[in-house]
Order: sequence, then structure tokens, then C-alpha cells
Amino acid sequence: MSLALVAPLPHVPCQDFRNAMAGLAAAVNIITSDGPHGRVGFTATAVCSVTDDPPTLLVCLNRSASVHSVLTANAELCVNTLAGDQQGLSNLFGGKTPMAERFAAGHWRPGQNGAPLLEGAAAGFECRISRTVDVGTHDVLFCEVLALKRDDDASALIYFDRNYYGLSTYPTPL
Ligand SMILES: NC(=O)c1ccc[n+]([C@@H]2O[C@H](COP(=O)([O-])OP(=O)(O)OC[C@H]3O[C@@H](n4cnc5c(N)ncnc54)[C@H](O)[C@@H]3O)[C@@H](O)[C@H]2O)c1
Ligand SMILES: Cc1cc2c(cc1C)N(C[C@H](O)[C@H](O)[C@H](O)COP(=O)(O)O)c1[nH]c(=O)[nH]c(=O)c1N2
Repeated sequence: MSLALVAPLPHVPCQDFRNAMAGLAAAVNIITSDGPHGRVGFTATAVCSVTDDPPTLLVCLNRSASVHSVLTANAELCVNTLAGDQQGLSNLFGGKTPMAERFAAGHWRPGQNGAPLLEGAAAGFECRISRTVDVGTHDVLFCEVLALKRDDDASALIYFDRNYYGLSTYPTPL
């Protein structure tokens, strides 16, 4: 039996990838969890819908983040999608700030699964982690949505080109 030598596929440098990704406008979310292992929250743009049956979101979480062990051990979380005036919370939950300081800002109440729900958010998805897949530096958390709330009148917070933009509910169609 002969073995063909296959050259490994090259991949683009991380910085080129990040620069390109900066051009993808994204909603901003604060992922929260509270349970036997503690209370945590972090900012995430790497969130998207997977399937509506069962309703499932995915959240990509860097395994080096301080929240990683608590969030995955609790296995319950809430995806709080920020409204246009909540940019300050995004920066606060975006790294390095002690956890108590993060939750001192904003108004939070426990959801059905105990994870903090943010008042004034555009949406809140209460979830249970149903599956985890590790890819590179991140864990992809598949999150089954068990309850949700939505504010039909909320504006949206958009992260684009490393800046925040508020988007009203009824922008002029292009
Ligand atoms: N998916 C992520 O983990 C993610 C997403 C956005 C921002 N961040 C972090 O927030 C900080 C500020 O980010 P920024 O957008 O101002 O500038 P940046 O140059 O660090 O990132 C630009 C874009 O690249 C992507 N990205 C950044 N870090 C990534 C990572 N480790 N894995 C996969 N994709 C990544 C995101 O889409 C981000 O908006 C950085 O520390 C960054 O790592 C992480
Ligand atoms: C706008 C924006 C968007 C994201 C982030 C940051 C910011 C500012 N961060 C980084 C993440 O919020 C940060 O690493 C955590 O708060 C953990 O930091 P500590 O390890 O607790 O300091 C982030 N991290 C992650 O694992 N997945 C993601 O999708 C995102 N998205």
C-alpha cells in the first residue's frame, strides 16, 4: 500500500481573519449564568440561531475566558441581546472587570433557570447547554432555548468595524 503525501492546507494569519471579521456587523449579547458554581457574565458577538426545532442558539466561548469553567459547569445560561443604549454594559462585560462590578451596573433579575435577565434588553433567551464542541481556542455551546422574552419596541446595538451603533426598530429600508 502506498501513502500519498498531502501538504497541509495553509491558513490565513489570525490578524487578517480578525480584520475581515470586523466587517461583519453583529448583534451584541451578554451571556449570563448563575447556579451552584457561581454567577458570571461576558459579552459575546459570536452568537447565532442553529435550528427552531428544538429552538437552539450557539454561543462561541473562548476557553481562556475567566467565565469558562463556571458557565460550562452551571450548564444553564441566558443570552441577553442588548438594546441600542446599552453599549456601556457591553464594555463592562467585555473583559478584565471583576464580576461583582459587572453586575453592579444594569438591572438584573433571575430568570426561570436562575441566570440573570437584563431589564431593557432587546431579547432574553433562557437556555440549557445541550452540547459542546471544541474548535481551536473556543468551545461552541449549543444552547436549547427553554423560555424567552422580547421587547418589540427596543432598538438594537450593533458592533461593526470595532465600533458600536444604535439601530432603531424601524430604519428606512434600502
Ligand atoms: N469570537 C470572539 O471570541 C470575539 C469576538 C469579538 C471580540 N472578541 C474580543 O474582544 C476584544 C475586542 O475585539 P475587537 O472586535 O474590537 O477587535 P479584534 O481585532 O480583536 O477582533 C475583530 C473581530 O475578529 C473576531 N475575533 C476577535 N477575536 C477573536 C477570537 N479570539 N476568535 C474568533 N474570532 C475573533 C470578531 O468577529 C471581532 O469582532 C478582543 O480581545 C477580541 O478577542 C472576541
Ligand atoms: C464586542 C465584544 C464581543 C465579544 C467579546 C468582547 C467584546 C468587547 N468577547 C470577549 C469576552 O467578552 C471577554 O473575553 C470576557 O469578558 C472574558 O473576559 P475575562 O476573561 O473575564 O476577563 C468575546 N469572547 C468570546 O469568547 N466570544 C465572543 O463572542 C466574544 N465577543
